[in-house]
Amino acid sequence: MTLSKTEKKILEDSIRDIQDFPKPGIVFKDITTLLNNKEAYGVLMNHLYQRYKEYNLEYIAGIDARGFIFGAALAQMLGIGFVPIRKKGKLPYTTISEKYALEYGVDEIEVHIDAFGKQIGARVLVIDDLIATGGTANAAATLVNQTGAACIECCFIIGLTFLDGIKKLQEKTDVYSVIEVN
Ligand SMILES: O=P(O)(O)OC[C@H]1O[C@H](OP(=O)(O)OP(=O)(O)O)[C@H](O)[C@@H]1O
Ligand SMILES: Nc1ncnc2[nH]cnc12
Repeated sequence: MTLSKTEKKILEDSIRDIQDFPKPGIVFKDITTLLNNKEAYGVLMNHLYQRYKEYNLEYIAGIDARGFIFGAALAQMLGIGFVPIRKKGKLPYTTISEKYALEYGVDEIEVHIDAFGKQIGARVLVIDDLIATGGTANAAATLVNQTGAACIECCFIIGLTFLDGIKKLQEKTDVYSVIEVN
């Protein structure tokens, strides 16, 4: 299920570039202008649903914070569970955690140890708004696999290709970006 040229343009036009945020030299991809555009948000969610409806997924794991917006909506459309992968210190039950570096700093994410149920190898899609260095998604895929579940693919709305994050992540799992930006 590929995006038509018109759909791709609707999505690309809906994402705003903010120069020097949150630090000088970073061109920040602002997806709030995609979310408040019902046509673009609709095109995106329909595309994701069409792609993943045949994957036999059991959970969507969304990365804090913007991965929650797309992940929770997609899980509901697919009729499966949603699992939040959160920044350190936010989850109340027992967690496992992973540190990582990103384009503008270092951070740590965690997941509940029992988030994907008891069954070994539960099929999980990891989703986030954007991949830059790939540090965050790499840590998320590691966490999913450490719980005993299986990260089937990492999905991003925007893939920044100039940082090689996609290439590195592909050594670990399948990767899909709806839009690629140089
Ligand atoms: O590929 P990477 O270099 O790891 O960068 C990508 C991550 O950076 C952004 O989140 P951020 O850490 O800024 O957190 P936020 O969603 O809380 O703003 C983005 O939403 C991804 O999660
Ligand atoms: N350039 C960027 N825009 C938005 N989110 C990001 N996360 C890491 N790099 C980013």
